[in-house]
Amino acid sequence: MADAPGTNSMRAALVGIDFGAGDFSASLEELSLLARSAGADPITTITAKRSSPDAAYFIGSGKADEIKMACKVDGIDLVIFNHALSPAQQRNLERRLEVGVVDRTSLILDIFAQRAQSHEGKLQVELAQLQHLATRLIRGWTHLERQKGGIGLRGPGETQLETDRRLIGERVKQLRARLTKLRKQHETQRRARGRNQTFSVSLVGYTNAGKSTLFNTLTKAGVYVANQLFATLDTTSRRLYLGDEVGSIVISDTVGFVRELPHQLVAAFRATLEETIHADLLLHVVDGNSPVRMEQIEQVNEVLREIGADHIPQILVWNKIDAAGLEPGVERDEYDKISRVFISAHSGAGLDLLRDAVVEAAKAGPGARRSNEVQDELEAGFYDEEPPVDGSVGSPDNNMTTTTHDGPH
Ligand SMILES: Nc1nc2c(ncn2[C@@H]2O[C@H](COP(=O)(O)OP(=O)(O)OP(=O)(O)O)[C@@H](O)[C@H]2O)c(=O)[nH]1
Ligand SMILES: [Mg+2]
Repeated sequence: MADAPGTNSMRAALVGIDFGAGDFSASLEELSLLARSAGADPITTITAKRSSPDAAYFIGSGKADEIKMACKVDGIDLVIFNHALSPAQQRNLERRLEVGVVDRTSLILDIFAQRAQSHEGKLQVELAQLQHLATRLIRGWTHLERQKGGIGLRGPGETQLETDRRLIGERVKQLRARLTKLRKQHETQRRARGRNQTFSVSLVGYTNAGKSTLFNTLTKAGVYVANQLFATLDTTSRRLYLGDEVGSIVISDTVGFVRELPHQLVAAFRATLEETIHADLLLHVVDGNSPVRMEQIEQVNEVLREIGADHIPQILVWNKIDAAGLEPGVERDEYDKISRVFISAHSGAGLDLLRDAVVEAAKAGPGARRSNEVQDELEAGFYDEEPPVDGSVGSPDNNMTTTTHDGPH
């Protein structure tokens, strides 16, 4: 695993309450992966069954004492709850347990803060963090002084502790204005692309499904791949040449989806997913080797509904067939349209089928380009002069413009 927690990472205890809904153990496993992705080391897991959360502590006071004991025995720095805690619950727990307590939302925000790369991504994370912080500020922060910092307090958290809500409000306003400006720039770029009628494809899917691996194999772009959650936080786009019939398309890698994505983040990352909303085709990448893949597919489709992208044609890309012991292949629906392609982004098995599937969809789609036009433009160097398609014009992180010609020239 890339950057696995080292000996200096925080020692964490995971706490999950089973309310009898969903796949409890899968959700705890995911929390463990989230904790590792944030740089913590999950040492122990404490679970309980309840019918509803306790108002003061979320868990019962007996359970709280059990956790406190476990923290002492295992030298725990941080307790991570697999739930959303109210500010009061978090504060009560920190007082009682005498260690830092974060909930699922703070953990995800922290990972996003560590990973955001582009100017826009960073602004969006800061906005989400401030909004989360604002809900907690009313009660004061003094109880946190004992906490060792780090997870849940990174980014604006540390410096904003003493500031009041008015300052936060001003910063939020500023961030919103900057983001609006960036969004307008993106809109302009998209319209330029729309005029070109370039067929655009977005890779979407649950975090860790293999989107970036697939993106890299298809475009040879060198995007960060890791067995972590949210390895990718910014949308990256490339041109991809798909042969004479279809010509060039634009393909985008996107942030991974996750269940119970904090609603601040759904809102904040809408712009990051804007590529997705405007795509002509979604390649929905699935970890075909995950025991909870069906649930993950549902979660992804739910987020797609939330961002208004559920009307876009979608092909399921059943990835990791090498690990799942499956063969490459294609499935079609009752109208003979391709519904699912079985591939391995690692071994490359089935990638030819996937390319054919995209070509078929592009030919059927309204935005499909005629090959002779694209070829002429390619030869005239047209694409080299285009603004970057990853939307980072004017940002200091604008270093990602390439044109990928994988086909015959
Ligand atoms: N066995 C196997 N592993 C794969 C395959 N494709 C990707 N992986 C692994 O799955 C893990 C996640 O891959 P990524 O490409 O980072 O996944 P992602 O969907 O981009 O994840 P996020 O950016 O976090 O949303 C990595 O450890 C990859 O090496 C595959 O075809 N077979
Ligand atoms: Mg990725």
